[in-house]
Parts: sequence; C-alpha cells; structure tokens
Amino acid sequence: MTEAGTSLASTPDGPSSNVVLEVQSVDAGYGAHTVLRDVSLDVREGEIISLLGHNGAGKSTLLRAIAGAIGVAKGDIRFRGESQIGHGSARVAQDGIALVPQGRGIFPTLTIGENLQLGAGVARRVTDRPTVTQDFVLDLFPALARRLHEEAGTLSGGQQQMVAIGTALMASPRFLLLDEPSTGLAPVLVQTMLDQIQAVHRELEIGVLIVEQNIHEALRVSDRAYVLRLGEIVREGPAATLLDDPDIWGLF
Ligand SMILES: Nc1ncnc2c1ncn2[C@@H]1O[C@H](COP(=O)(O)OP(=O)(O)OP(=O)(O)O)[C@@H](O)[C@H]1O
Repeated sequence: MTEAGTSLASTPDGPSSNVVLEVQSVDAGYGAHTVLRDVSLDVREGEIISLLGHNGAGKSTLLRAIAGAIGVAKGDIRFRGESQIGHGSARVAQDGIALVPQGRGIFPTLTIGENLQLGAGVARRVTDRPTVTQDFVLDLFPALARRLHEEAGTLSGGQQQMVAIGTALMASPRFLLLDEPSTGLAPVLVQTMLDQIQAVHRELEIGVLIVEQNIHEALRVSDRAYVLRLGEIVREGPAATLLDDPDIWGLF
C-alpha cells in the first residue's frame, strides 16, 4: 500500500539497479501471529535507509526476519542477489549481515575487548571481505579505548551501544541492521551516534538499515525511508521529501 508519487520506479536507474538487499512481499511473525503483511523494501548500494513507525508496527520483526532470526511465511529476502530464506541467523551473519538488536545485546560480564573479539570470531570465518580492526572501532569510539579491560555492564547506556555496534563491525559486515541505536541516549548524544553511523557507512562502504524513534535525526542521515504501520509499508520516499511532508507525522 505505497502512496503514489513515491515509488521506486521514479528513480532514474529504475527499481532494480544496484540493489543490495531486497525484501519481496514478505509475511512474517511469531507462530500464528502474523506481524508483517506483504512487506517490500529495498536498499541500494551506498544507501542508508530508515525504517520508521510507531511502537508495535513490526520494525524489529522485519529486522529479525532479514537477519534470519525468525522465519518468513511468504515472500523472499534477497541479499546481493541470493535468497536468504532458510539460511538461519548464523549463515546470514557469515554472509555479511550484522544485526545490532534493540537493548544492545552485549555481554555485560565480559570486558569491552572480549565483547569486540566475539565479533571478530565471525569475521575469522569469512575470507572475502577486508577485516575491520579493533583499532578502527576504538578510533571511532574513543570512549571505549580508555575502558577496554572493564566489564561492559559497567558502561553507560551510550557506551554499551558503542560496544554493540563495535562488536557488529568487528564481524566485518557488508550490511548493518540497527534497531534503535539511540535508545537511552541523552538527546545531545543521539545526533553524535547517528553521525558516527553515517561515518561508518561512508568509510567502510556498508549498507545500513536503521530503525529509529528519533525521526528527524534518522531522516537527516538517511537517503530514503519507509514507514511501517500495523505491519504494512504505508509510505516510502527520499528522506528529504518525507522531512518536508507535514502529513508524515500523522502516520505515527
Ligand atoms: N518474540 C515475540 N513473540 C510474539 N510476539 C512478538 C514478539 N516480538 C514482538 N511481538 C509482537 O509483534 C508485533 C510487532 O512488534 P515489533 O517489536 O516488531 O514492533 P516495533 O515496531 O519494533 O515496536 P517497538 O518500537 O516497540 O520496538 C507486536 O504486536 C509485538 O507484540
């Protein structure tokens, strides 16, 4: 149910040029509870895409489906042209898709360094991508360098988020799925976090699909966005267009 005037076909190169990730008419959910209905979305090379929507719209569920953490009842999810259906989360991670879940997903009793090395363990099983080093992560998040040997659970919310993203980067991903990376951050830090994500995207040339509640901030760093409502995509378009559209706020 995409609104007219925002379709992908309006791009000069057409809908399928340089598509890295493609979600095609997906239904997914939990057992008998269908959450996502006929969801389609794509991310092209060099893009940051925002996935927006109110609580319970199905944003996390879509990220989990892409990451292979839950099954898909209908449709297809293709990464670099290959269907991911049935691959499971370990294989999807090795193919280069890293999920940073909501709530950070770090190991609080391991040190920051040990958490980062868990990501490096995934990277050791892949040979076709340049390795993201610990130095890169510590340059990106200097606050972690100073506390490398401390337990991750002792860090502030924002620093734990850095550990989660850093661990995902250490897996040398091709694509990052970020579920509300600014959760729990002070407003002044939200902008910094999103700027750092944009820097990572540019420097490592990896695709990013980001779920965010901070709509303005998310659109500021994104190329395009999709809006999910009750499990369906109800709006999509260039970030700049959505930012200027007063009707967008009625969708939340
Ligand atoms: N593990 C689960 N088992 C069963 N139902 C779930 C599970 N996780 C989420 N749901 C349900 O799926 C629906 C979509 O939830 P989801 O977390 O994907 O939404 P969301 O858009 O990410 O919301 P939020 O912004 O609150 O995280 C909700 O009705 C939720 O109750």
